[in-house]
Amino acid sequence: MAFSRISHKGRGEVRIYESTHDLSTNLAEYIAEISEASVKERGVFCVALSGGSLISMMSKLRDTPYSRTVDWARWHIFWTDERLVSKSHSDSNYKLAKDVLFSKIPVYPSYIHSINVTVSAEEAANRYEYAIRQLVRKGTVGASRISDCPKFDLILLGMGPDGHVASLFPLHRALNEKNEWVTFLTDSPDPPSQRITFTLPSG
Ligand SMILES: O=C(O)[C@H](O)[C@@H](O)[C@H](O)[C@H](O)COP(=O)(O)O
Repeated sequence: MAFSRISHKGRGEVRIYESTHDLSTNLAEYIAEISEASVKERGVFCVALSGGSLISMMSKLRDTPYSRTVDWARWHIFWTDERLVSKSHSDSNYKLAKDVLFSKIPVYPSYIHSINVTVSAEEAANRYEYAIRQLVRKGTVGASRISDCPKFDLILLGMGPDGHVASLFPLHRALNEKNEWVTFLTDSPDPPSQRITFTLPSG
């Protein structure tokens, strides 16, 4: 499968695939490899998802060999960002991942760490950060060695046409948040306006 690889002096690499088919095939393989390595090293795999087309690109994980070989019972699923809409709304990142993936694979319901969307955006962000802090304390989610930030085994992010990742939009005040791990927006440039999002790492 042809792809171009661009390395960045030990800071990771960019892989460019010729088709979405090639990209999704390689994405499934990549996720399965990281899941296996994380389970071997830490006993769990903590993955944070966003929204957009990325989630449907993960659909190959439902098929063989992954349906049989991935240790789904060790997966903890998080969201980098969520829109404050009901969990059955078409804008919900939770619904997107549920429909495409975790309604079809045997993950533990209690390991699906979704956002409470029945409270204000600020409260939802506070509660999500609190939940993650508990899981860092228990050692389920790893912690950075240079700061107290959580260190997920894998964070999967799409990028919007304006360059936004998660719900971190260019020039938005959420980009300057240095203390909170999770913050909220009530004025997202893209609808829906109310969202919560992971912040940028401080360390
Ligand atoms: O909440 C959002 O603003 C979007 O879901 C965002 O997080 C998404 O990842 C990008 O917009 C890329 O989306 P596409 O992959 O569909 O282009």
